[in-house]
Amino acid sequence: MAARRGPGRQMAGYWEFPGGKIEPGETPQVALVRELREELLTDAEVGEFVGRGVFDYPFGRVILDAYFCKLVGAEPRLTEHVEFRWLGVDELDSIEWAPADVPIIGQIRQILG
Ligand SMILES: Nc1nc2c([nH]c(=O)n2[C@H]2C[C@H](O)[C@@H](COP(=O)(O)OP(=O)(O)OP(=O)(O)O)O2)c(=O)[nH]1
Repeated sequence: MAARRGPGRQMAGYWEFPGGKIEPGETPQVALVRELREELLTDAEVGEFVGRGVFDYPFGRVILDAYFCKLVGAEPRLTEHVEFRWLGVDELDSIEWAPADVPIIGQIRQILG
């Protein structure tokens, strides 16, 4: 699932994986479930680690850890993003991913392709 960042924020218009920053005391998995509740209004089961992307943006370094997830419960509804798409492996290049995501797209292609 790819989600497009809305206007007027860092990385506006780029596509990314739903998620967000880990808060103090959280594991990555707990943070991800919380962020998906906030951003998609649905619950998720976090699975295997996919990979890490690191990118130095003008505003700082992003270290992006990606996990496979299964969305459970309600259909996703966007609260922050402007659009989402489910993409097959052969469609991963059809959108403009945030730079930190590019290595992770390669990992997904290797694992699922
Ligand atoms: N969630 C997510 N963030 C990504 C991806 N790729 C990428 O470069 N980022 C960047 C965008 C943000 O600068 C940062 C994640 O921050 P965030 O989603 O918790 O918060 P945000 O910047 O939207 O908003 P704020 O809380 O900083 O105001 O990482 C991605 O695939 N998913």
